Amino acid sequence: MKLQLQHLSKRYGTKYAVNDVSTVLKPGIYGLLGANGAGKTTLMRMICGVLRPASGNIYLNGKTIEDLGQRYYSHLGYMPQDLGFYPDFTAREFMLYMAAVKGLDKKEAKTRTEKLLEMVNLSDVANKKIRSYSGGMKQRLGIAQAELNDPSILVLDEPTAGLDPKERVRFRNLISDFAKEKIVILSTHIVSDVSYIADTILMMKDGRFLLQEPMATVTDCIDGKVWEIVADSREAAEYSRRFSVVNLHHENNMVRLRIIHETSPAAGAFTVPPSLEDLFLYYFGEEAQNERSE
Ligand SMILES: Nc1ncnc2c1ncn2[C@@H]1O[C@H](COP(=O)(O)OP(=O)(O)OP(=O)(O)O)[C@@H](O)[C@H]1O
Repeated sequence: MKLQLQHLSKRYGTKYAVNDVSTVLKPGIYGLLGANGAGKTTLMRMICGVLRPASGNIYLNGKTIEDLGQRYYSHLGYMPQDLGFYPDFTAREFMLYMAAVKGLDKKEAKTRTEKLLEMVNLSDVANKKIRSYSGGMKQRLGIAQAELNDPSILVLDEPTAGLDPKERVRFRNLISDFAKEKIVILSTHIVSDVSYIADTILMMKDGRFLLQEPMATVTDCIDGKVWEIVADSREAAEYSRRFSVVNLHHENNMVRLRIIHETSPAAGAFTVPPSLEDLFLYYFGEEAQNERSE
C-alpha cells in the first residue's frame, strides 16, 4: 500500500496553510509534529478528503482519490480534533450510529462495535451516556469509531489533547495495537506522544515539511550540537541570553543548562545525545519564545 501526496497546497487569503507538501507514505506510524498553526489539521483534512487541495493530488496505490471516490473512504479512518459526540447517546449507540454512517451492514456493525469497545476498554460502560465520560474515555471512543471499518489508513488529529499522563500512555499503546499493517498519521505538538511509537517523523512548519526522517535517525542532524553545562545563576542568566537553552534545571545552588549550539558554548560544556524534544525545540524554540513574550 502506498499513499502519495504530490505538491499539496491550500491557502487562506494570502497565507498558505499547506505549501507544496509532497511525500510517500507506506504502512507504519508517522508522527506529524508541528507548533500550533503549522498546517497539520489542514493537511490531515486534505488526506481525509474533507478539504480539497487548491493544487496537487493524493494517490492511493497510483489512483487519485477523486477516481477512487467511495472506495477511498472505505480505506479511511479519521479521528478529527473536534469529533462531534452526541452527549445523549451511549457509547454503544454512538458506535452503531457511526457504523451506519460508514455503511457497515447491521451484523458487521454489531460485531465490530462490541470488539472495539472491548479493545478500548469501554465495554463495561458502553450503556452509559457519553456526557458522563471523562476526556480519556471520549478519546478512546474516538479512536474506536475511526476503527469501525478496519481502515488501512488511520488519521488521528491531536488524539491525546487534554489527557493526563496515564491516559496518554494508555492511548499510545492503543494506537500501537491498532497500527499493524496500516498507515497511521498522528498529529501532535507533544513530542512524547510520538517519540515512543512513531516509525517516521514528519516535522511541519509554516505549511511545509522541514524534515521527513525515520525515527532512528531523526536527531542525527543535531548530533554533537546538544550541550550540557553546570553554572551558577549569574552565568546561567548570561548563557540563557546568548544561547538557545532547551532546558534549565536547578540543582542545589547551581543550574544545569541544556543548550543547542554548533560549537561548545563555554569551557566545561559537554555534548549529550540529542532527543526528539531537542530537535523540536531546535526548530520551534524561537516560536515558543515569541509566544512566551507575547
Ligand atoms: N478555515 C480557515 N480559515 C482561515 N484560516 C485558516 C483556516 N483553517 C486554518 N487556517 C490557518 O491556516 C494555518 C494552519 O492551520 P492548521 O489548523 O492546519 O494548523 P495546525 O498545525 O493543525 O494547528 P493546531 O494544532 O493549532 O490545530 C493557520 O495559520 C490557521 O490560522
